[in-house]
Amino acid sequence: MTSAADGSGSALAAERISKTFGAVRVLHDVDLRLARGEIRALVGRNGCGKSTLIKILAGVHAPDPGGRLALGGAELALPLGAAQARAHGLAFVHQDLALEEEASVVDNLLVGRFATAAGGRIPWRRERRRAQEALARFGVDVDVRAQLRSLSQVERALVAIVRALLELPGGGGVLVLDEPTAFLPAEEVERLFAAVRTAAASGTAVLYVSHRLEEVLALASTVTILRDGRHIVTRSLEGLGKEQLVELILGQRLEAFYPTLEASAGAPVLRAEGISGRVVRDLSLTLGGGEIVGVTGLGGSGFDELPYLLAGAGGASAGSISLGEQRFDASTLDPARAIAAGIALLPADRRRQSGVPGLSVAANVSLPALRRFARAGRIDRRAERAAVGELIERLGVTPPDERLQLGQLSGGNQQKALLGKWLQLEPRVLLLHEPAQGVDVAAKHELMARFEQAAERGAGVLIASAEHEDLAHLCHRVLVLHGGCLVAELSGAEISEERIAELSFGGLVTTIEQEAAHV
Ligand SMILES: Nc1ncnc2c1ncn2[C@@H]1O[C@H](COP(=O)(O)OP(=O)(O)OP(=O)(O)O)[C@@H](O)[C@H]1O
Repeated sequence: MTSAADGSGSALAAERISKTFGAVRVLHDVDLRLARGEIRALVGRNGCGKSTLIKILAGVHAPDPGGRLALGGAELALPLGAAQARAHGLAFVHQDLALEEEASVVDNLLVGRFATAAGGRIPWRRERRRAQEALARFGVDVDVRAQLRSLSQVERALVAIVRALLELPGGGGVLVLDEPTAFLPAEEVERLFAAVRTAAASGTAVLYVSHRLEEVLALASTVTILRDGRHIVTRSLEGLGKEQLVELILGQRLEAFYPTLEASAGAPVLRAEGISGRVVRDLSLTLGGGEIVGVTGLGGSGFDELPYLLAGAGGASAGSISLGEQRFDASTLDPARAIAAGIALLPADRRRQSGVPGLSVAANVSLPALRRFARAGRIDRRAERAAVGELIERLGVTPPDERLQLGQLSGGNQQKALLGKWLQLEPRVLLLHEPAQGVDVAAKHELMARFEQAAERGAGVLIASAEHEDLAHLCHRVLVLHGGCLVAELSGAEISEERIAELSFGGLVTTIEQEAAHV
């Protein structure tokens, strides 16, 4: 890069970035330029190459030879080392936030950056003040002495963002946000965006990766679209609606964002009574065969604990769960017995709870169905691979190669494969926690059609999610929790995105009123 026109005046200028894994080229001569203070969205279908591009910037992957990179006008040699990326003003917030749960906020913010006084001592009081001021600068009202684990999800995300911003040179650098909002309800996302806007206003360029297109439209001013590893367009978002954005991402129109709800609720397949857990308190519910029930609430309301309690994976302290004639004490139910009884759970945390990234797709998907491939005491690997190959192809996993490690698939494709792992068992009860996270707009339509098909086949489907729009389109009933208790239930025509949001917040009022009545 030799002139300003080549990007020497930009916060970031990457040119002709390519990447080949094995024999497959997944990025083709991609250019990316960001101006100071610009908020750019990077979007595209699952597997289009967004994470690969970001990992090249983060120094995780070496690109193919031939590309160029400049940061703040300084040309850097590729491949970049991770320390170099940081030293030149690139900071990253990934979906898992990478925070230390057992440490305080100040430790999380300043670890590795503590000032030392004479004798190598850390001047704690001054450092705490420094951390508190940094949070305040970005409008974050959290006590720096608090333990991280006591913070809400949005507060954690805010701490991760402020920590990244502290790595940047004052009023400069590039902040890369890789789906940091995956688990946040829309209302809480706004707090996070306010901090990002403050950073951009002081000159930091922001690259924001997300499949949540409403958020892209709300936060970013410009967008770069990748398709099949190629740069398709970079343009202003002004005047662009969601439908047009989707058309640019897919290269064609998407006729419908959601499948039509054909299944109808039949006799109960699951009855839960008096379930209590860490947050959930004395909750009872019934799930009909063919019924899709949504469970939602604000962060900390306990809605996201429920699927785990029902699957014997969440440490229930009380309650019972019945499936037909079978009755289980919730506190002694374990995942193996739950699976044997026909309960399948797809957890939200793909890397830690749902799949094993270092094992093949075949091993991950066949795990709960291994018995099917047992021949004379051994696993028939060929039959296993053939069955998984056929299944993932049917589910639209790309590439449909069961020999790849799960972690080599893009995030959205991992999610499709892991859903297949449970659908093949034809469960009576399908429990899902944030099933559409990290899934692109077209794949989400396909996934939701699979839930709908499972319900049509007679399964009871429970979806715990903060995505109110998805619940509104997909569910026969929506339950709203607050403070661990069921505070509202919507069904049929009563269900709308607005009503769900209202009740999620209104639950707060209802519970306070209930508690006041008890005093
Ligand atoms: N370590 C790896 N080895 C082999 N192939 C890989 C590896 N990492 C990524 N890929 C492949 O590169 C392509 C791009 O994946 P990438 O993760 O960059 O997509 P993405 O746009 O971030 O997708 P998503 O939205 O699903 O996260 C995919 O086909 C993926 O399978």
